[in-house]
Amino acid sequence: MRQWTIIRWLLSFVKPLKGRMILAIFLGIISNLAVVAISIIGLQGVLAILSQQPVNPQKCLVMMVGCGVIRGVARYCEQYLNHDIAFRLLAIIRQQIFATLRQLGPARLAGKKSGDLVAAITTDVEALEVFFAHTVSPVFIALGTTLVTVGYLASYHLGLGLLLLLGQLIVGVALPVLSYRRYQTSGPAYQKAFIGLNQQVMENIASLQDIFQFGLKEQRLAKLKTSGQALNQQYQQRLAQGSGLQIMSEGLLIGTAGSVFLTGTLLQLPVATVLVGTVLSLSSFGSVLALNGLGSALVTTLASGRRLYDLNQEQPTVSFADSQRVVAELTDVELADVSFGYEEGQGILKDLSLSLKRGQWLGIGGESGSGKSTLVKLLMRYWDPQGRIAINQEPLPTIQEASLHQLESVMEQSTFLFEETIGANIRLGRKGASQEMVEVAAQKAAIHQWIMTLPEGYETKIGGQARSISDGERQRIGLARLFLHDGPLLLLDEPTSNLDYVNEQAILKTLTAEANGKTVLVISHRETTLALAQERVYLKKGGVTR
Ligand SMILES: Nc1ncnc2c1ncn2[C@@H]1O[C@H](COP(=O)(O)OP(=O)(O)OP(=O)(O)O)[C@@H](O)[C@H]1O
Repeated sequence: MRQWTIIRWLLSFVKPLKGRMILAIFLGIISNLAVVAISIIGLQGVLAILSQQPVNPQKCLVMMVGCGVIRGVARYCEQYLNHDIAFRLLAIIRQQIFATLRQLGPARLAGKKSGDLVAAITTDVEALEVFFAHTVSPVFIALGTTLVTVGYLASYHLGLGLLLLLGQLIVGVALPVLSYRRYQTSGPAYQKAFIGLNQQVMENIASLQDIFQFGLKEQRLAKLKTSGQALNQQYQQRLAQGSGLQIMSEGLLIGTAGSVFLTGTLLQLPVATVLVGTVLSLSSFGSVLALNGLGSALVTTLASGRRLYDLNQEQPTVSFADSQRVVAELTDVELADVSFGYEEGQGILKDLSLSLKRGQWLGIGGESGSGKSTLVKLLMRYWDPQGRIAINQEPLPTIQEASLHQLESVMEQSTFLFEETIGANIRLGRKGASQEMVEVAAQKAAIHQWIMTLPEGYETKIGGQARSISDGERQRIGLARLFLHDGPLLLLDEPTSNLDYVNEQAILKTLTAEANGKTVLVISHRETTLALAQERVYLKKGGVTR
């Protein structure tokens, strides 16, 4: 039943492109019928000659060539339309996935199954191309073509028509269902072996330095070989299944044509009827043979569809729908008896109470894994904990999303850089900031001088595939972004962890100067950074020490 839910969900995307899809199906049927028509016209010509009726061979030839041309044009247009539909649908689905992600918020990306998410957005969406371009319309094209060809033969003789229908049903329905069942067991094993090998390759590339340093070459090669062999074995099995299916389908085609011929002969039907039935059987299987690979394709596609469907069904951890309060000025932040765990009974934070007045610095230190970064995420409202977090006495869940983003300038442990210029990356802190504002922010973050040494200065591309930069430079770009954003509440999660002593001091100096009047919550393992705070709190697993 679950498969049908997923198929229905996938088909719901087709609605806006219904017109194109119907046209593609119509053209597909025309293109298949044109092939059948070529042999039927030829046969009718031969029959006319044999029965010494007047026949115009040129006319026959022109009609056959005409059908060939129709076949070519219709097939081209059908393929074009189907792929056009498929790629438009993929774009629509991608938009839907991003809309879902937007709703789920960053909590989803910070969650445990964020790896699945990347697969869902990239490979799973791509995998649906098979469903939209090579599954939906071919099924209807086969249905339409079968109805016309069987109907045509039934107009000569009902029994022969039903024989042809039986052959086409076995090839177009029974075999794909059978192969779908088989691939349901072998498909996931193949997929697992395929992903396993890919992961090995990626891991080997990423760990090249360790492989050389620790002399792991032989060990890694042996592992790679085992994974390669596992995939090869699965591939061979898949190939054998595919070839077996192909042979069965072709055999059924010939079997159907033979049965039609024999039945017609045994029933002493007119020669024309027997020959039309036989030729039709031989030439009309194209559309159902095209459904040959449906079983295996559906297993992979439905697995991808299932992951995307599940993602689409996920509910956000928090909702801002009823959050209407706008907080412009910050007076205080308060946490009262806050307890939180990512899973039931986990207890990362327990009964934590803190208070921060305007302009105050609060330093948070403590052992690794004690929940320091979690605290920042709770202040950003990724999750709603037990207890109360309030800004200006307004409980966090009542504050408007945009207002919260405006209030809080956040710098997490790693700054994400978009594949953009340095200027554009800093400008993310404030839309429409002038070049001068960007440069002032960069100066405050002690990165301006370094940027000016680059040949293209602020126009230098960084992030993604572009120029790579050091962790310290990345962190300082993050700080420049933060200074530009200029929110009254600074949430700094390890702002100096990637900096050397000199740069740490430079940044701390500007932070102190810039944070004049701002309320700051700073997390750090470094006492030199925490020393700036008027009050310090040290978290330990399951508790607090001051
Ligand atoms: N999204 C998540 N899902 C489940 N557990 C998580 C998640 N994020 C963090 N954790 C776990 O929660 C605990 C607290 O993590 P957190 O990052 O808040 O610690 P931290 O004090 O900031 O550590 P560090 O000083 O090493 O950065 C850790 O045990 C961590 O593994």
